[in-house]
Amino acid sequence: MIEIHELHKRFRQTEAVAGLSLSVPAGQVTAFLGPNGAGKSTTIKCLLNLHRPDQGNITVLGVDSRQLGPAQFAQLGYVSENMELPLWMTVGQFLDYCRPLYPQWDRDFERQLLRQFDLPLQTKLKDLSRGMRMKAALLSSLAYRPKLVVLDEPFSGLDPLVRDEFIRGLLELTEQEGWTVLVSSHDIEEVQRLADRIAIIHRGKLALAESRESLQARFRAVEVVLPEAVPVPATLPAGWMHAEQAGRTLRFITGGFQEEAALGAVVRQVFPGVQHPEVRAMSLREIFVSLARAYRLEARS
Ligand SMILES: Nc1ncnc2c1ncn2[C@@H]1O[C@H](COP(=O)(O)OP(=O)(O)OP(=O)(O)O)[C@@H](O)[C@H]1O
Repeated sequence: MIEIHELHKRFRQTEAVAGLSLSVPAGQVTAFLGPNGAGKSTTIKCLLNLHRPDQGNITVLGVDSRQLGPAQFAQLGYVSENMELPLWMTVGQFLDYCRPLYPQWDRDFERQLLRQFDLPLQTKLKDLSRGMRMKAALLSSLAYRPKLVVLDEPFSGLDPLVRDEFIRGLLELTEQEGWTVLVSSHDIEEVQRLADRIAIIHRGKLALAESRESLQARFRAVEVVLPEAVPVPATLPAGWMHAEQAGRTLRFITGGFQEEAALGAVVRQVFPGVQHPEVRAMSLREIFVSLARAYRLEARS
């Protein structure tokens, strides 16, 4: 659905995107994660032709992003946290305004979304809470049943309850409609329930892109109790991250886990005499934090 190849975008001194390549497959929800300033919004704006790339190519719905026209925008829903809405309009007026812009606008689906989002038709957008306004924006971008939905930090500023409702609504809809969704965030907790795939951007480059399942399958937190006489070698196996020793206990994270027996064999090779290491699965948030730490350490070295 989206193919980004070697994208570069610079704003004066700032290299916002520095050679990013990413595929967003059809029918899946891809979470686009990265710390503040990593280049998520810039990438999204480039793919929607709101920014012109300095270098690289992007294909969206089979078309070069620089050639996107009404036919593609009619199949594309975009909601961003900074979206400007006509605040003087009521929800009803806003929908009346949007409807004619999209030939395939679905009135029944609009009504379903209105009920689902519990939006008051008579209230002016300026009098809605931030969360309700985001829901109105989302409704206006979904009611024409786009094939591709791009959400740029849609949850920021929403309180936990509204965020939860919003995510639940979106989850139901993406399952029901089989949409392709790209959703950016700097917090994995916000998107982990939604995402089939995780893509992480760091300093304008893609650091990782894979299915949520495979990411969670290959990461483990490991704890080893060392026998008294066994020293900790100066260098540990390459895949062991963030090794920390407290007394005789050594903790580390591995991103290359396959099975406990194989990991146990490597641990015993490094630390002869060690019994079974304690191996624990990690939450996506823990994985994200340990990766972010690793990227930061890498950038410093
Ligand atoms: N229009 C602009 N003019 C100048 N610098 C910009 C502009 N847009 C983005 N930048 C800079 O480019 C870098 C990447 O910004 P971007 O908004 O893409 O990051 P982000 O990952 O979306 O961050 P956040 O999570 O904080 O929204 C930042 O250093 C930002 O200050």
